[in-house]
Amino acid sequence: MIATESLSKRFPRVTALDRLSVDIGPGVTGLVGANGAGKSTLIKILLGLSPATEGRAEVLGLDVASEGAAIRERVGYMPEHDCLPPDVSATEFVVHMARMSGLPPAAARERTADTLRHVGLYEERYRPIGGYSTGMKQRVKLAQALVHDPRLVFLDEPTNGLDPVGRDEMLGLIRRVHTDFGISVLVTSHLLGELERTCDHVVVIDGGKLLRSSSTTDFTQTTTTLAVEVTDTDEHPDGTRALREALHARGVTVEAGSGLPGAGHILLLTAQGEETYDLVRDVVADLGLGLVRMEQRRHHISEVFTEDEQRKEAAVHGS
Ligand SMILES: Nc1ncnc2c1ncn2[C@@H]1O[C@H](COP(=O)(O)OP(=O)(O)OP(=O)(O)O)[C@@H](O)[C@H]1O
Repeated sequence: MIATESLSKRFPRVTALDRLSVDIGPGVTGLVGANGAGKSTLIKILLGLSPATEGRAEVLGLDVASEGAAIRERVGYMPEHDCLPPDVSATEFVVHMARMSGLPPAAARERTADTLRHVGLYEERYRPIGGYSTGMKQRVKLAQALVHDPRLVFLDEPTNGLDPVGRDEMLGLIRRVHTDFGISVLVTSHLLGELERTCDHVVVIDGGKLLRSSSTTDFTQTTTTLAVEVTDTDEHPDGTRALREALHARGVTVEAGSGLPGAGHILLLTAQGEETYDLVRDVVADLGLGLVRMEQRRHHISEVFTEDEQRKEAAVHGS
């Protein structure tokens, strides 16, 4: 869907993109980075609205430097900042945008009604936008990006300014843009956590450079660490300790657990494939304990990001 090769954008005092090479396939992709990381700059280059200083990029196989108009016909764009006229209704505005994209009047009206219904704005569609809440305005911006039935949409910080409920609703809506209509999505955010639930793929940029590009499941890949929690019994008033000792006797290394400073009632151990599961289950049964849970520990994207940040900090401070 999108490919960039050594893409750079230099402003007189700042390098917004620095030799960025990335490939983005179909589905929902999150573009994550702190404020000023270069997300909006990349989107503007990909839409052919702003020329790159160096390098090249293609969107849907079209060259951003020479085929910007063709790209904008096929790609929807939801800008970051409020850009809506206050005096017109959502219907008037979205019909206007549909007409600008080349739809004939009847089709524009029909698509507008469908799209506004999809984003949950049907009831309020004839009221002037000036009286809308932030969440409603974000939905109008999303509707105008979708109205011409693009193959791909760029959504720049669509959850900005929303409360937690509004964020969740918007993220659900974004997911459905792909599942219901098959439209691929590139969505930017400075909040990593929200993209973990919404995106198939995550691209992290920082200071205009690519930090990481991988599928969300790779980011959150399960480790081989097993977390086990058991109940206590009369025979074993500290069930966790009993389990730890019994596992230790069978050669299983327990990394943390009851009896260790700072550890709770969870045992963490390294799984060596299926056998470890079976062994833990058998040992728990032999001891007569109740198994509360046994699960693989997962990494969250934020942990990965924090590790990257920490490495960067360490490099900056030379430690
Ligand atoms: N037209 C411009 N002239 C000069 N500098 C610019 C211009 N546009 C962006 N920049 C700078 O380029 C860098 C990247 O900006 P960009 O807007 O792409 O970041 P971003 O990741 O989208 O962050 P935000 O979410 O805060 O917009 C920033 O340092 C910004 O100040």
